[in-house]
Formats: sequence, structure tokens, C-alpha cells
Amino acid sequence: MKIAIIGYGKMGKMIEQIARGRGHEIVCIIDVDNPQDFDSPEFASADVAIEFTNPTAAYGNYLKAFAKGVKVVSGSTGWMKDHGDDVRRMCNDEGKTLFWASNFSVGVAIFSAVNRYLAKIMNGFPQYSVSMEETHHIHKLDAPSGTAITLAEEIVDNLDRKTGWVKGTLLSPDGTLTGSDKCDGDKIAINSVRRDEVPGIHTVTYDSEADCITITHDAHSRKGFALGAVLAAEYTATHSGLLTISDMFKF
Ligand SMILES: NC(=O)C1=CN([C@@H]2O[C@H](COP(=O)(O)OP(=O)(O)OC[C@H]3O[C@@H](n4cnc5c(N)ncnc54)[C@H](O)[C@@H]3O)[C@@H](O)[C@H]2O)C=CC1
Ligand SMILES: O=C(O)C1=N[C@H](C(=O)O)C[C@H](O)C1
Repeated sequence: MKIAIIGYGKMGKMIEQIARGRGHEIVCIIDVDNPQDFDSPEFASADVAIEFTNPTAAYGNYLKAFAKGVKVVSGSTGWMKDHGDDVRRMCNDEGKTLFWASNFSVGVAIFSAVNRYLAKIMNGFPQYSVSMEETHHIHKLDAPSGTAITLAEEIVDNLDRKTGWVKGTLLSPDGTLTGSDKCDGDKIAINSVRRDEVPGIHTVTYDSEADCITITHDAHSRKGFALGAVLAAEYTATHSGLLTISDMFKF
């Protein structure tokens, strides 16, 4: 399959390696220095473009790829709040294809199933209060992480006493703690930590007077994210519309 890469940073480079290892051809690589390559015949020849850039660049890149008739797989986070409705309309009503996931690793897909099940159980146990923490490397531009937001939304969908999430505390690399983990009873606080080169840790905690139940996903490297993105590109080549992880991994 022919793949274009948009965003040749930490994820883009790992995706290139894994895609080549699975026998795919990388026909075009676009980063900030060569946006003109969106107009190249090589880019237009791609079956799928894999996009990992940043919260402000992602949406514009989707539009450029869509204009060339190229399907997109993207893991960029932090753009959904501003452009989610437009992207949904383009994919649901106007024939564009985007596979987006806040986290492409199979481990997080499994973790998310446990998260949803645990939230459902907790409807019968009001003595437990729920909170979340995500820890990432110091280069990360958005907080809370996309994965933490997805996990919080899953809890809201399954736990009747929660209606939304709020930003909690942010522990910055210099040790500064901002924000507050105090929030209304019907919201979930998501606390963020930025430390060293941590690839990504997500923890959901249910606390009561008697005990505490904690589930954690701890990525050892970015390999799981990158492999998931390539698997998603393989899936996207034969599917259309707005796609996500639950379309690909069914359990
Ligand atoms: N969904 C998932 O599984 C994962 C998502 N991410 C997300 O992916 C994004 C990228 O992560 P990393 O690769 O670690 O970041 P990075 O900072 O290492 O790489 C981003 C690259 O995008 C390039 N870029 C910026 N603006 C661009 C534009 N307009 N057009 C083309 N390229 C542009 C940068 O020059 C850089 O090379 C972030 O939003 C991150 O949160 C990261 C890991 C896993
Ligand atoms: O920026 C990152 O690195 C990551 N971003 C994604 C997120 O915001 O959840 C996924 C992963 O945790 C790594």
C-alpha cells in the first residue's frame, strides 16, 4: 500500500519504520519545510496519509489531504474542541475519510474496555469518588491528553453520577503546580503531570473511605502507538467515513 506521512517528528519517524517493515511504500513525507508537497503527484498517489503533527496544524492538514482525495489516519490531539463538528460533517455527509484515535495502542483499547466496565459497576457503589491522572513527556503541547479526555468521556457515558470532566492540576517540569483538583461532585478532575521523556501513563482511580481501586496503562515506548496507526491505515484503505479504534478492534 502507498502511504504518505504528514509530520515527521517522533511519531512520524517510528511510523515510517514500522510501515516499511510491513511492506508498505512511503511515497511522500511532509513536514513544516515542504508544505508544497501536498500538491505533488506522489502525495495524490497515496492510498492513505498518516498525520501526527500538533493541535493547531492537524485540521488544516486534513483539509489539504481531503482536497487531494486522500484518506487520512491521524493521532494528533487537541484539535477536536474547535474543529470536531466540521470534521464529523465532512466525513458523515461529504464523503471524506478520517480514522482518528486519541490513542492507537491495542493496550489502550483493552484498557478502555475495562474502564467502561468498571464505570458501569460503580453505579451501584456511590461511596467511590473517581479521579484521573495522566503523565507525559515535557514536550507535550496539550493538557489533559487526548487519551485522558476519551477515558473521561467513557466514564461519563457509563457512570450516571458524572456529567463531564474538568482540568485538574498541572504539575510542570519545573515543579510548579497549577490548577486545582477540587471540582463539582458531578465532574471528573483530570490531573496532568509533565515529566522527563515519559511516553504516556493514564490512571483512573476510584477512592472510598475503606479502599482505593486503581487501573493504569503505562506505555513503555511509542512503538504501540505507531504500530496501531499503521494497522489503522491498512484498515482505512478499505473503509470510509469517520473511523476509530472500536471499528478496528472489536471486543
Ligand atoms: N493518538 C496516538 O496514539 C498518539 C498521538 N500523539 C499525538 O501526535 C502528535 C505528534 O506527536 P509527536 O510525533 O510526538 O510530536 P513531534 O513534535 O515529535 O512531531 C510533530 C511533527 O509535526 C511537524 N509539524 C508541525 N506542524 C506541521 C504542519 N503544519 N505540517 C506538517 N508537519 C508539521 C513538526 O515539525 C514535527 O516534526 C501530538 O498531537 C501527540 O499528542 C502522539 C503519540 C501517540
Ligand atoms: O503527546 C503524546 O506523546 C501522546 N499523546 C496522545 C494523547 O494525548 O493522549 C497519546 C499518547 O498518550 C502519547
